[in-house]
Amino acid sequence: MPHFIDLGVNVDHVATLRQARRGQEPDPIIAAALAEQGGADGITFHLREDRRHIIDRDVELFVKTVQVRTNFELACAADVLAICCRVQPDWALLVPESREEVTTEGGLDVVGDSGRIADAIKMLKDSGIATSVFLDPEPNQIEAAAKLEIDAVELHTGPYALARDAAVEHEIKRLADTGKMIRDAGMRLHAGHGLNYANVRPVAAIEGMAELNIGHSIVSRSVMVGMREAVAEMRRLLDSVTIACG
Ligand SMILES: CC(=O)[C@@H](O)[C@H](O)COP(=O)(O)O
Ligand SMILES: NCC(=O)COP(=O)(O)O
Repeated sequence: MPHFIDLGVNVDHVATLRQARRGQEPDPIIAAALAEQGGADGITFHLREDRRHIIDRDVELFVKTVQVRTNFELACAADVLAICCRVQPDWALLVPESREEVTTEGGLDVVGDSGRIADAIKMLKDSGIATSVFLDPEPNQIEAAAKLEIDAVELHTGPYALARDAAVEHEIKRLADTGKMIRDAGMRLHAGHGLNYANVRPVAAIEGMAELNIGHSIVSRSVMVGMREAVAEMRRLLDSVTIACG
């Protein structure tokens, strides 16, 4: 029986549109419910330190209203960690963060910052939350993550999404090779960042890919066709890959 890839829908950029006027619409809570109706297996949201899109009120409501898995993205920052442990999402994904960045620019440096990351992981695990870290497809980072006793690694697909011509195959091989390391270490293989309707298939076809977290491209498509349909289109795409791969 082929494993159908879990689709995590990141609704951050519904909140970006709301925050453009500091108002109440569009509401990411409603977007999450529509994403579920479209076939999302999880809802992902990133409570950044600068609250540029998702705000504290949103995370309080996501955990009370989302019927599928909740995936709380956060930096290793004390205040956001405390909020995450209090609201109790199903999953927490640790990501690097800087105020100057337009979006996430790279993976966590587990090799260079293992102490702070391990402390954050312990806090989250002690709260009963499944843990994951966002990493570049670098073998040394995967090896370091395997020592953290976490549940998953989410591979950063940004370099793949930006690659052109011969570089595309190179980036897919990086993802496939480090993906095997992640699975061999007994962790779930996740991936995300910059994935869209045109580039997602080769990543979905990577052996053992358990979950893809996709946000900006789905939210962009939802502006034209609605959230439920935008998610359903991505769902159909992923399922077609699973069926083709058998
Ligand atoms: C880690 C990642 O790639 C995204 O999940 C993250 O949320 C991107 O940050 P923005 O949503 O602020 O673009
Ligand atoms: N962790 C990746 C994610 O949640 C969505 O990233 P993007 O599709 O908005 O680039």
